[in-house]
Amino acid sequence: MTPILAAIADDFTGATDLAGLLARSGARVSLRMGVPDTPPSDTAAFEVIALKIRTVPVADAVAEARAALAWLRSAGAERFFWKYCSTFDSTAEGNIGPVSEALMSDLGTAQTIYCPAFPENGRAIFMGNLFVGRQPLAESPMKDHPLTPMRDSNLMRLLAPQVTREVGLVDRLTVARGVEAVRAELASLAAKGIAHVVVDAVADEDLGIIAAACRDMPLMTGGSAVAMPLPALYRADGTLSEEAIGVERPAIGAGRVVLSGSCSAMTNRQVADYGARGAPVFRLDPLVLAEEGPQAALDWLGAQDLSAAPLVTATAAPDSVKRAQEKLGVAAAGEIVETALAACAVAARDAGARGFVVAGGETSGAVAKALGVTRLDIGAEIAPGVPWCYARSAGEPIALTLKSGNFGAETFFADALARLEAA
Ligand SMILES: Nc1ncnc2c1ncn2[C@@H]1O[C@H](COP(=O)(O)OP(=O)(O)OP(=O)(O)O)[C@@H](O)[C@H]1O
Ligand SMILES: O=C(O)[C@@H](O)C(=O)CO
Repeated sequence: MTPILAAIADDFTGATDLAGLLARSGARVSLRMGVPDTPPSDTAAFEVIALKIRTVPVADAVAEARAALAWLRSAGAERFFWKYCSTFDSTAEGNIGPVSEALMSDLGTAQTIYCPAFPENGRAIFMGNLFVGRQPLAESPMKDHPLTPMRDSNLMRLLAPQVTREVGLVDRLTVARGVEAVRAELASLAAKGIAHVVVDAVADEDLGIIAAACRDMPLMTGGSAVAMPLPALYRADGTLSEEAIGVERPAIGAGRVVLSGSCSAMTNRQVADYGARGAPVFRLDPLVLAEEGPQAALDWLGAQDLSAAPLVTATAAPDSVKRAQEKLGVAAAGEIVETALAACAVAARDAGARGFVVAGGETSGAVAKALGVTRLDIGAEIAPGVPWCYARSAGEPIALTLKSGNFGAETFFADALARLEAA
Protein backbone atom coordinates (compact mmCIF):
# COMPACT_ATOMS: atom_id res chain seq x y z
CA MET A 1 0.00 0.00 0.00
CA THR A 2 1.02 3.65 -0.34
CA PRO A 3 2.82 4.67 2.86
CA ILE A 4 0.80 7.01 5.08
CA LEU A 5 3.90 8.07 6.96
CA ALA A 6 7.48 7.57 5.83
CA ALA A 7 10.39 8.02 8.22
CA ILE A 8 14.13 8.45 7.93
CA ALA A 9 16.15 7.57 11.05
CA ASP A 10 19.72 8.71 11.66
CA ASP A 11 20.79 5.43 13.27
CA PHE A 12 19.71 1.81 13.42
CA THR A 13 18.63 1.62 17.08
CA GLY A 14 16.65 4.81 16.58
CA ALA A 15 14.94 3.22 13.60
CA THR A 16 13.90 0.09 15.51
CA ASP A 17 12.78 2.35 18.39
CA LEU A 18 10.50 4.30 16.04
CA ALA A 19 9.32 1.18 14.21
CA GLY A 20 8.55 -0.51 17.54
CA LEU A 21 6.45 2.40 18.82
CA LEU A 22 4.52 2.67 15.53
CA ALA A 23 3.98 -1.11 15.60
CA ARG A 24 2.31 -0.85 19.02
CA SER A 25 -0.75 0.28 17.04
CA GLY A 26 -0.90 -3.08 15.30
CA ALA A 27 -0.31 -1.44 11.92
CA ARG A 28 2.23 -2.94 9.54
CA VAL A 29 5.62 -1.25 9.83
CA SER A 30 8.36 -1.97 7.34
CA LEU A 31 11.94 -1.21 8.35
CA ARG A 32 14.64 -1.09 5.70
CA MET A 33 18.33 -0.83 6.47
CA GLY A 34 19.79 1.79 4.15
CA VAL A 35 18.20 3.17 0.99
CA PRO A 36 17.02 0.17 -1.06
CA ASP A 37 18.74 -0.17 -4.41
CA THR A 38 15.56 -1.41 -6.07
CA PRO A 39 12.34 0.56 -6.68
CA PRO A 40 9.66 0.42 -3.96
CA SER A 41 7.59 -2.75 -3.75
CA ASP A 42 5.51 -4.34 -1.01
CA THR A 43 5.43 -1.05 0.92
CA ALA A 44 3.59 -0.79 4.24
CA ALA A 45 1.42 1.92 5.82
CA PHE A 46 4.46 2.94 7.86
CA GLU A 47 7.82 2.80 6.14
CA VAL A 48 11.05 3.48 8.04
CA ILE A 49 14.50 3.74 6.45
CA ALA A 50 17.40 3.32 8.88
CA LEU A 51 20.54 5.24 7.97
CA LYS A 52 23.86 5.50 9.81
CA ILE A 53 24.33 9.25 9.46
CA ARG A 54 24.37 10.61 13.01
CA THR A 55 28.09 11.29 13.08
CA VAL A 56 29.17 11.24 9.43
CA PRO A 57 30.24 14.49 7.67
CA VAL A 58 27.28 16.84 7.13
CA ALA A 59 27.37 16.62 3.31
CA ASP A 60 27.23 12.81 3.44
CA ALA A 61 24.34 12.85 5.92
CA VAL A 62 22.39 15.28 3.76
CA ALA A 63 23.02 13.28 0.59
CA GLU A 64 21.90 10.00 2.18
CA ALA A 65 18.81 11.52 3.76
CA ARG A 66 17.85 13.08 0.41
CA ALA A 67 18.27 9.72 -1.32
CA ALA A 68 16.03 8.10 1.31
CA LEU A 69 13.45 10.85 0.86
CA ALA A 70 13.48 10.40 -2.91
CA TRP A 71 12.95 6.64 -2.56
CA LEU A 72 10.07 7.13 -0.11
CA ARG A 73 8.46 9.76 -2.36
CA SER A 74 8.72 7.37 -5.29
CA ALA A 75 6.67 4.95 -3.15
CA GLY A 76 3.95 7.62 -3.02
CA ALA A 77 4.51 8.90 0.52
CA GLU A 78 3.51 12.50 1.24
CA ARG A 79 4.09 12.85 5.00
CA PHE A 80 7.59 12.39 6.40
CA PHE A 81 9.25 12.03 9.77
CA TRP A 82 12.94 12.70 10.50
CA LYS A 83 13.92 10.62 13.54
CA TYR A 84 16.96 11.49 15.63
CA CYS A 85 17.94 10.71 19.19
CA SER A 86 15.77 11.54 22.20
CA THR A 87 18.92 13.10 23.64
CA PHE A 88 19.38 15.24 20.49
CA ASP A 89 22.80 13.67 19.77
CA SER A 90 24.55 16.04 17.37
CA THR A 91 27.47 18.43 17.03
CA ALA A 92 27.59 22.17 16.32
CA GLU A 93 27.66 21.33 12.59
CA GLY A 94 24.86 18.79 12.54
CA ASN A 95 23.49 16.52 11.53
CA ILE A 96 19.98 17.20 12.82
CA GLY A 97 19.57 20.75 11.46
CA PRO A 98 21.20 20.37 8.03
CA VAL A 99 19.21 17.22 7.26
CA SER A 100 15.98 18.95 8.33
CA GLU A 101 16.71 21.91 6.07
CA ALA A 102 17.54 19.66 3.12
CA LEU A 103 14.34 17.64 3.57
CA MET A 104 12.28 20.84 3.99
CA SER A 105 13.77 22.26 0.82
CA ASP A 106 13.08 19.08 -1.18
CA LEU A 107 9.52 18.97 0.15
CA GLY A 108 8.95 22.70 -0.39
CA THR A 109 7.84 23.23 3.20
CA ALA A 110 8.63 26.33 5.26
CA GLN A 111 8.31 24.98 8.80
CA THR A 112 8.89 21.87 10.88
CA ILE A 113 8.82 20.91 14.55
CA TYR A 114 11.52 19.41 16.81
CA CYS A 115 10.27 17.19 19.61
CA PRO A 116 12.72 14.60 20.97
CA ALA A 117 10.66 14.06 24.18
CA PHE A 118 10.19 10.41 25.20
CA PRO A 119 8.44 10.43 28.59
CA GLU A 120 8.47 6.62 29.03
CA ASN A 121 12.27 6.77 28.87
CA GLY A 122 12.57 9.93 30.98
CA ARG A 123 13.13 12.47 28.19
CA ALA A 124 11.12 15.67 28.72
CA ILE A 125 11.32 19.17 27.21
CA PHE A 126 10.35 22.23 29.20
CA MET A 127 10.87 25.81 27.97
CA GLY A 128 13.07 24.38 25.25
CA ASN A 129 15.36 22.58 27.72
CA LEU A 130 15.79 18.83 27.44
CA PHE A 131 15.84 16.73 30.61
CA VAL A 132 17.06 13.15 31.02
CA GLY A 133 15.17 11.92 34.06
CA ARG A 134 15.59 14.73 36.59
CA GLN A 135 18.83 16.03 35.10
CA PRO A 136 19.26 18.66 32.40
CA LEU A 137 20.77 16.99 29.32
CA ALA A 138 24.17 18.63 29.84
CA GLU A 139 24.40 17.30 33.41
CA SER A 140 23.29 13.78 32.43
CA PRO A 141 25.69 11.00 31.41
CA MET A 142 25.23 12.27 27.83
CA LYS A 143 27.87 14.91 28.62
CA ASP A 144 30.43 12.07 28.29
CA HIS A 145 29.12 10.42 25.11
CA PRO A 146 32.08 9.07 23.08
CA LEU A 147 30.98 10.63 19.76
CA THR A 148 28.44 13.37 20.53
CA PRO A 149 29.04 14.71 24.04
CA MET A 150 26.04 16.95 24.87
CA ARG A 151 27.24 20.00 26.81
CA ASP A 152 24.16 22.26 26.50
CA SER A 153 20.58 21.38 27.48
CA ASN A 154 18.79 24.07 25.50
CA LEU A 155 17.45 22.72 22.21
CA MET A 156 17.11 26.15 20.61
CA ARG A 157 20.75 26.93 21.37
CA LEU A 158 21.82 23.50 20.14
CA LEU A 159 19.84 23.79 16.91
CA ALA A 160 20.57 27.43 15.97
CA PRO A 161 24.18 26.91 14.78
CA GLN A 162 23.08 23.88 12.73
CA VAL A 163 20.52 25.75 10.59
CA THR A 164 20.35 28.82 8.38
CA ARG A 165 16.83 29.92 9.33
CA GLU A 166 15.34 31.10 12.62
CA VAL A 167 14.55 28.83 15.56
CA GLY A 168 11.49 29.29 17.80
CA LEU A 169 9.58 27.56 20.60
CA VAL A 170 6.05 26.37 21.31
CA ASP A 171 6.22 26.06 25.07
CA ARG A 172 4.40 23.75 27.45
CA LEU A 173 1.89 26.44 28.44
CA THR A 174 0.67 26.54 24.85
CA VAL A 175 0.74 22.73 24.48
CA ALA A 176 -1.38 22.47 27.65
CA ARG A 177 -4.04 24.62 25.94
CA GLY A 178 -4.58 21.97 23.30
CA VAL A 179 -4.41 21.17 19.59
CA GLU A 180 -5.86 24.43 18.27
CA ALA A 181 -3.54 26.52 20.46
CA VAL A 182 -0.50 24.63 19.11
CA ARG A 183 -1.69 25.07 15.52
CA ALA A 184 -2.30 28.80 16.07
CA GLU A 185 1.13 29.31 17.64
CA LEU A 186 2.84 27.45 14.79
CA ALA A 187 0.97 29.62 12.26
CA SER A 188 1.95 32.78 14.11
CA LEU A 189 5.62 31.69 14.18
CA ALA A 190 5.42 30.79 10.47
CA ALA A 191 4.12 34.28 9.72
CA LYS A 192 7.28 35.64 11.38
CA GLY A 193 9.41 33.40 9.16
CA ILE A 194 10.36 30.97 11.93
CA ALA A 195 11.18 27.70 10.21
CA HIS A 196 12.43 25.51 13.07
CA VAL A 197 10.14 25.15 16.07
CA VAL A 198 11.12 23.27 19.21
CA VAL A 199 7.98 22.00 20.95
CA ASP A 200 7.86 21.28 24.69
CA ALA A 201 6.45 17.98 25.94
CA VAL A 202 6.77 16.40 29.37
CA ALA A 203 4.12 13.67 29.23
CA ASP A 204 2.47 11.38 26.69
CA GLU A 205 -0.67 13.59 26.81
CA ASP A 206 1.43 16.47 25.43
CA LEU A 207 2.68 14.24 22.61
CA GLY A 208 -0.92 13.33 21.72
CA ILE A 209 -1.75 17.03 21.37
CA ILE A 210 1.38 17.79 19.33
CA ALA A 211 0.85 14.81 17.02
CA ALA A 212 -2.78 15.84 16.43
CA ALA A 213 -1.72 19.42 15.67
CA CYS A 214 1.11 18.43 13.31
CA ARG A 215 -0.15 15.17 11.75
CA ASP A 216 -0.54 16.65 8.29
CA MET A 217 2.71 18.61 8.18
CA PRO A 218 4.83 17.45 5.23
CA LEU A 219 7.72 16.98 7.68
CA MET A 220 7.77 16.36 11.43
CA THR A 221 11.02 15.74 13.28
CA GLY A 222 11.76 14.29 16.68
CA GLY A 223 12.34 11.24 18.79
CA SER A 224 10.13 8.21 18.34
CA ALA A 225 7.50 9.06 20.94
CA VAL A 226 5.88 12.03 19.17
CA ALA A 227 5.17 9.70 16.22
CA MET A 228 3.54 7.06 18.42
CA PRO A 229 0.05 8.67 18.47
CA LEU A 230 -0.04 9.05 14.67
CA PRO A 231 -1.34 5.58 13.65
CA ALA A 232 -4.37 5.96 15.95
CA LEU A 233 -5.05 9.45 14.58
CA TYR A 234 -4.85 8.20 10.99
CA ARG A 235 -7.05 5.23 11.86
CA ALA A 236 -9.66 7.42 13.56
CA ASP A 237 -10.32 9.47 10.42
CA GLY A 238 -10.06 6.58 7.97
CA THR A 239 -6.66 7.58 6.50
CA LEU A 240 -5.40 4.22 7.77
CA SER A 241 -7.96 1.59 6.93
CA GLU A 242 -6.14 -1.68 7.54
CA GLU A 243 -6.90 -3.71 10.62
CA ALA A 244 -4.25 -4.57 13.16
CA ILE A 245 -2.03 -7.36 11.88
CA GLY A 246 0.19 -9.76 13.73
CA VAL A 247 3.81 -10.25 12.74
CA GLU A 248 4.57 -13.87 12.06
CA ARG A 249 7.54 -14.94 14.11
CA PRO A 250 9.86 -17.16 12.08
CA ALA A 251 11.43 -20.19 13.77
CA ILE A 252 14.78 -19.01 15.11
CA GLY A 253 17.66 -21.45 15.61
CA ALA A 254 19.25 -21.90 19.02
CA GLY A 255 22.57 -20.00 19.16
CA ARG A 256 22.70 -16.54 20.79
CA VAL A 257 25.31 -13.82 21.08
CA VAL A 258 25.39 -10.45 22.83
CA LEU A 259 27.51 -7.63 21.36
CA SER A 260 27.93 -4.35 23.19
CA GLY A 261 29.66 -1.23 21.86
CA SER A 262 27.65 1.38 23.72
CA CYS A 263 29.47 3.18 26.53
CA SER A 264 26.36 4.77 28.04
CA ALA A 265 25.88 4.70 31.80
CA MET A 266 22.97 2.26 31.40
CA THR A 267 24.85 -0.11 29.09
CA ASN A 268 27.74 -0.17 31.59
CA ARG A 269 25.25 -1.35 34.24
CA GLN A 270 23.70 -3.88 31.83
CA VAL A 271 27.09 -5.38 31.00
CA ALA A 272 27.91 -5.63 34.71
CA ASP A 273 24.56 -7.27 35.44
CA TYR A 274 24.98 -9.83 32.66
CA GLY A 275 28.52 -10.70 33.80
CA ALA A 276 27.32 -11.05 37.39
CA ARG A 277 24.86 -13.71 36.20
CA GLY A 278 27.82 -15.86 35.17
CA ALA A 279 27.55 -15.22 31.42
CA PRO A 280 30.79 -15.76 29.45
CA VAL A 281 32.29 -12.31 28.71
CA PHE A 282 35.14 -11.19 26.44
CA ARG A 283 36.28 -7.58 26.89
CA LEU A 284 37.59 -5.72 23.86
CA ASP A 285 40.23 -3.05 24.43
CA PRO A 286 40.48 -0.54 21.55
CA LEU A 287 44.22 -0.08 22.18
CA VAL A 288 44.84 -3.81 21.87
CA LEU A 289 42.53 -4.02 18.84
CA ALA A 290 44.51 -1.23 17.15
CA GLU A 291 47.71 -3.26 17.59
CA GLU A 292 46.52 -6.81 17.12
CA GLY A 293 43.09 -6.73 15.43
CA PRO A 294 40.08 -8.81 16.54
CA GLN A 295 41.61 -12.32 16.22
CA ALA A 296 41.75 -12.97 19.98
CA ALA A 297 38.04 -12.14 20.29
CA LEU A 298 37.21 -14.33 17.31
CA ASP A 299 39.22 -17.23 18.75
CA TRP A 300 37.48 -16.83 22.11
CA LEU A 301 34.06 -16.69 20.45
CA GLY A 302 34.89 -19.76 18.36
CA ALA A 303 35.45 -21.72 21.58
CA GLN A 304 32.16 -20.68 23.20
CA ASP A 305 28.94 -22.62 23.56
CA LEU A 306 26.47 -20.30 21.80
CA SER A 307 23.58 -21.67 23.85
CA ALA A 308 25.12 -19.72 26.78
CA ALA A 309 24.75 -16.43 24.81
CA PRO A 310 28.32 -15.16 25.26
CA LEU A 311 28.94 -11.42 25.45
CA VAL A 312 31.65 -9.56 23.55
CA THR A 313 31.87 -6.02 24.87
CA ALA A 314 33.87 -2.84 24.45
CA THR A 315 31.61 -1.02 26.89
CA ALA A 316 33.78 1.06 29.19
CA ALA A 317 33.62 3.92 31.68
CA PRO A 318 34.16 7.52 30.44
CA ASP A 319 37.79 7.79 31.66
CA SER A 320 38.78 4.61 29.82
CA VAL A 321 36.97 5.74 26.63
CA LYS A 322 38.80 9.07 26.88
CA ARG A 323 42.18 7.32 27.19
CA ALA A 324 41.53 5.26 24.05
CA GLN A 325 40.32 8.33 22.15
CA GLU A 326 43.38 10.37 23.14
CA LYS A 327 45.67 7.65 21.79
CA LEU A 328 43.69 6.69 18.66
CA GLY A 329 41.43 9.66 17.87
CA VAL A 330 37.67 9.67 18.49
CA ALA A 331 36.57 8.40 15.07
CA ALA A 332 39.31 5.75 14.80
CA ALA A 333 38.62 4.37 18.30
CA GLY A 334 34.92 4.07 17.43
CA GLU A 335 35.60 2.47 14.09
CA ILE A 336 38.09 -0.08 15.41
CA VAL A 337 35.55 -1.26 17.98
CA GLU A 338 32.67 -1.28 15.49
CA THR A 339 34.72 -3.29 12.99
CA ALA A 340 35.67 -5.84 15.66
CA LEU A 341 32.09 -6.27 16.88
CA ALA A 342 30.85 -6.58 13.29
CA ALA A 343 33.44 -9.33 12.67
CA CYS A 344 32.28 -11.09 15.86
CA ALA A 345 28.66 -10.93 14.64
CA VAL A 346 29.56 -12.58 11.34
CA ALA A 347 31.72 -15.23 13.06
CA ALA A 348 28.95 -15.97 15.55
CA ARG A 349 26.39 -16.29 12.75
CA ASP A 350 28.68 -18.62 10.82
CA ALA A 351 29.05 -20.70 13.99
CA GLY A 352 25.27 -20.96 14.37
CA ALA A 353 24.12 -17.85 16.28
CA ARG A 354 20.59 -16.88 15.26
CA GLY A 355 19.63 -14.48 18.06
CA PHE A 356 21.67 -11.24 18.31
CA VAL A 357 21.40 -8.75 21.16
CA VAL A 358 23.29 -5.60 20.15
CA ALA A 359 23.83 -2.48 22.28
CA GLY A 360 24.54 0.92 20.75
CA GLY A 361 23.31 2.74 17.65
CA GLU A 362 26.59 3.00 15.74
CA THR A 363 27.44 -0.52 16.85
CA SER A 364 24.07 -1.80 15.61
CA GLY A 365 24.63 -0.10 12.26
CA ALA A 366 27.97 -1.82 11.87
CA VAL A 367 26.60 -5.22 12.95
CA ALA A 368 23.46 -5.08 10.80
CA LYS A 369 25.49 -4.03 7.76
CA ALA A 370 28.03 -6.83 8.32
CA LEU A 371 25.21 -9.37 8.63
CA GLY A 372 23.83 -8.12 5.32
CA VAL A 373 20.45 -7.32 6.84
CA THR A 374 18.34 -5.21 4.49
CA ARG A 375 14.83 -5.44 5.91
CA LEU A 376 13.39 -6.15 9.35
CA ASP A 377 9.96 -7.13 10.64
CA ILE A 378 9.11 -5.77 14.06
CA GLY A 379 8.24 -8.22 16.83
CA ALA A 380 7.70 -8.10 20.59
CA GLU A 381 8.94 -5.12 22.62
CA ILE A 382 11.48 -5.97 25.33
CA ALA A 383 11.62 -2.48 26.85
CA PRO A 384 10.13 0.86 25.71
CA GLY A 385 11.63 1.54 22.27
CA VAL A 386 13.49 -1.79 21.99
CA PRO A 387 11.69 -4.52 20.02
CA TRP A 388 12.90 -7.88 18.79
CA CYS A 389 13.18 -7.75 15.01
CA TYR A 390 13.27 -10.55 12.46
CA ALA A 391 15.42 -10.63 9.35
CA ARG A 392 17.49 -12.94 7.18
CA SER A 393 21.24 -13.18 7.13
CA ALA A 394 23.12 -15.45 4.73
CA GLY A 395 19.75 -17.03 3.90
CA GLU A 396 18.94 -17.93 7.52
CA PRO A 397 16.15 -16.42 9.65
CA ILE A 398 17.63 -14.44 12.53
CA ALA A 399 16.31 -12.35 15.40
CA LEU A 400 18.02 -9.09 16.24
CA THR A 401 17.41 -6.55 18.94
CA LEU A 402 19.19 -3.24 18.51
CA LYS A 403 19.26 -1.44 21.85
CA SER A 404 19.76 2.30 22.10
CA GLY A 405 22.58 3.09 24.49
CA ASN A 406 20.44 4.43 27.30
CA PHE A 407 17.38 2.23 26.94
CA GLY A 408 16.30 -0.88 28.83
CA ALA A 409 16.53 -1.88 32.47
CA GLU A 410 19.74 -3.03 34.16
CA THR A 411 18.66 -6.61 33.41
CA PHE A 412 18.15 -5.88 29.70
CA PHE A 413 20.41 -8.58 28.20
CA ALA A 414 18.80 -11.35 30.26
CA ASP A 415 15.34 -9.80 29.65
CA ALA A 416 15.91 -9.79 25.90
CA LEU A 417 17.01 -13.43 25.78
CA ALA A 418 14.07 -14.53 27.93
CA ARG A 419 11.62 -12.53 25.77
CA LEU A 420 12.94 -14.18 22.61
CA GLU A 421 12.28 -17.65 24.00
CA ALA A 422 8.80 -16.55 25.11
CA ALA A 423 7.83 -14.73 21.86
N1 LIG B 1 36.12 1.37 24.96
C1 LIG B 1 35.85 2.23 23.97
N2 LIG B 1 36.68 3.27 23.72
C2 LIG B 1 36.38 4.14 22.72
N3 LIG B 1 35.29 4.06 21.92
C3 LIG B 1 34.46 3.03 22.15
C4 LIG B 1 34.70 2.08 23.17
N4 LIG B 1 33.70 1.18 23.17
C5 LIG B 1 32.87 1.55 22.19
N5 LIG B 1 33.32 2.65 21.56
C6 LIG B 1 32.67 3.36 20.45
O1 LIG B 1 31.74 4.28 21.00
C7 LIG B 1 30.66 4.43 20.10
C8 LIG B 1 29.38 4.17 20.87
O2 LIG B 1 28.32 4.55 20.06
P1 LIG B 1 26.99 3.70 19.91
O3 LIG B 1 26.11 4.53 19.03
O4 LIG B 1 27.28 2.32 19.47
O5 LIG B 1 26.42 3.64 21.38
P2 LIG B 1 25.44 4.69 22.08
O6 LIG B 1 25.72 6.05 21.54
O7 LIG B 1 25.51 4.47 23.53
O8 LIG B 1 24.05 4.19 21.52
P3 LIG B 1 22.84 5.06 20.97
O9 LIG B 1 23.36 5.85 19.80
O10 LIG B 1 21.88 4.01 20.54
O11 LIG B 1 22.37 5.89 22.10
C9 LIG B 1 30.87 3.43 18.97
O12 LIG B 1 31.46 4.07 17.86
C10 LIG B 1 31.84 2.43 19.60
O13 LIG B 1 32.63 1.76 18.64
O1 LIG C 1 15.70 8.26 20.57
C1 LIG C 1 16.49 7.53 21.17
O2 LIG C 1 16.96 7.79 22.29
C2 LIG C 1 16.98 6.30 20.45
O3 LIG C 1 16.02 5.83 19.57
C3 LIG C 1 18.21 6.60 19.70
O4 LIG C 1 18.16 7.23 18.67
C4 LIG C 1 19.49 6.12 20.24
O5 LIG C 1 20.46 6.00 19.25
